[in-house]
Amino acid sequence: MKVSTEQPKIIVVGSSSIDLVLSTEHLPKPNETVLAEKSESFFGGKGANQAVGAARLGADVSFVGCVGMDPFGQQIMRNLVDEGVDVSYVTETEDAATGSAFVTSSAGVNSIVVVPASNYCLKSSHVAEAERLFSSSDLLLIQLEIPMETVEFSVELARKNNVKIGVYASPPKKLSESVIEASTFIVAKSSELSIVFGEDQREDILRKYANKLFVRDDSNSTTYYNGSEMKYYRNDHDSVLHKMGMGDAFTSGFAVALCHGNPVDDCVQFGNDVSLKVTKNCGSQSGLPYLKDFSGE
Ligand SMILES: OC[C@H]1O[C@H](O)[C@H](O)[C@@H]1O
Repeated sequence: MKVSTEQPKIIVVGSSSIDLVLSTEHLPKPNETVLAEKSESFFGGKGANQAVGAARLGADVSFVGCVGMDPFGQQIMRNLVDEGVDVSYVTETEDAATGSAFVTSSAGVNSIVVVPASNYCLKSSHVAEAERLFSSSDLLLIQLEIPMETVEFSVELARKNNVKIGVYASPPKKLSESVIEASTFIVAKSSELSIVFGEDQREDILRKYANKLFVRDDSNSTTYYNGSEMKYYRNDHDSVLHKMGMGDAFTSGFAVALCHGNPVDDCVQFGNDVSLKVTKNCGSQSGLPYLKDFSGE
């Protein structure tokens, strides 16, 4: 990836949470009780993961989010500050506890239950308070763990301010035509395309959103249509410890590469490289790589 002299300025509007990860021999079936080998907690949430991911890759990042007035909320704020993320527009709410995610992980496969809690208290009015960030930023990153109304408001604010927009369509919800149209790029999981776009044919959807839609699957591969052919990028992932947070890592890597003015193919390749690295360490955030980790690659 080429790195320009200008430091990218990125706003992330999204979720933050504490992830409780249980490692088990196999994932529990319905009505089954299994014993966990260990339980660990990590910082997570798709928004915070992408904010930390972009900051570690050298971007100047501001996070717009909402935490509860509890110890978890305080820990999340402190962690973001330690990671160099600006938290001036993180709201602390009395109306809900800090968001959390309960993850069962076995042999690199996981199932996740997210409790949105404070993340669903992030309203358009909070984003409106952060309007000054939009006029001075290169790119907005947004995911779908916050209310859809807030997503749509943020995208519109970014569009008005000529800020590039990257949407990670996860967890999957149907995107409105205006969000799709305004987006510079959209990242979605292959298995969730029909929910996000309301259509069934993967190839037709890819062709319709040439150079805009980047489809990921579990093998850390990314496919997109460049207007004349399908492009497919795949990284080897022989020693994957877990697969949690790969989409967030890809999205932050792609976004930073794009802000540095790289061609789309290089952005995809860099996103895949970032995504592969996050699988080598525990947690979806703690294992995110730094720019220096790519020197010499
Ligand atoms: O994308 C990974 C994230 O999804 C869930 O929201 C967890 O918080 C985890 O950190």
